[in-house]
Amino acid sequence: MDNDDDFTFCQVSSPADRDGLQTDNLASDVGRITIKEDSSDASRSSQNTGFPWKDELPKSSNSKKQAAVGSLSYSVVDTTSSNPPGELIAKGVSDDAEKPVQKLPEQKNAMKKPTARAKVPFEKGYSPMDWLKLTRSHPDLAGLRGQSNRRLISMNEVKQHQTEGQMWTVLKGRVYNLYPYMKFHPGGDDMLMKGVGKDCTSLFNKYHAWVNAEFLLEKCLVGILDENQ
Ligand code: HEM
Repeated sequence: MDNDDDFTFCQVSSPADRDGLQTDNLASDVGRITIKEDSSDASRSSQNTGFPWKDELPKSSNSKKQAAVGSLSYSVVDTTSSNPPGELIAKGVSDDAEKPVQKLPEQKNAMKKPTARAKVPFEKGYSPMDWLKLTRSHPDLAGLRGQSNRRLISMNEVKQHQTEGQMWTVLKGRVYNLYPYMKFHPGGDDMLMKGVGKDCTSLFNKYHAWVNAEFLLEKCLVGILDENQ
């Protein structure tokens, strides 16, 4: 199968590289937090619902929090002076403890609304699973009638195949007959029609560069584009 070498890569940076995070600093700041077990305060736990931070302290006390899990009640005390809450984390990521931490431009854009996807509901019998079944059972989806699918095909010949049964396109240097796939295309047949008779690689990449077309259209391969003509 063509997709045997289809891998996804991701870059994993070393912990020290990530957002300039200074793990040593963090460790020293965390070291200044103390968790004290306070069994004399256990009566508090019976009043809450078992959700530790539901038991809010008065607003004035922002460096000490108390909570209870089961029979254990505990206090978390921030001993790093009278800084406002959140300062502890900010210190950990900043190289210079004096400077306030500023938001990076990428962080501001992180909440951008995603563009709406234009997926079309499948007609009964045209799901991706149905397409898979068809590609496994149909003897000649490409319409080759015994011809080789390694043949070199000119762009001119591609343009001539825009009729029912033969709707050719070029995708990444290969020529496919899109006709059998039309009703199975999740973006709709009207969208797929935009690629017929031409090289649809840039349109394809614009909408879904991640789609494995070599696998999906394996049985629709008609030939290889002849770049010299
Ligand atoms: C030529 C072979 C093509 C194949 C094999 C193919 C395949 C697919 C597949 C598998 C999906 C579903 C993607 C997903 O679930 O994430 C999809 C969606 C879609 N396709 Fe295609 N496509 C092709 C060409 C095109 C072309 C030429 C266009 C535009 C002119 C197009 C427009 C779309 C759109 C708008 C969607 C729905 C939006 C989305 O899923 O994000 N496709 N296509």
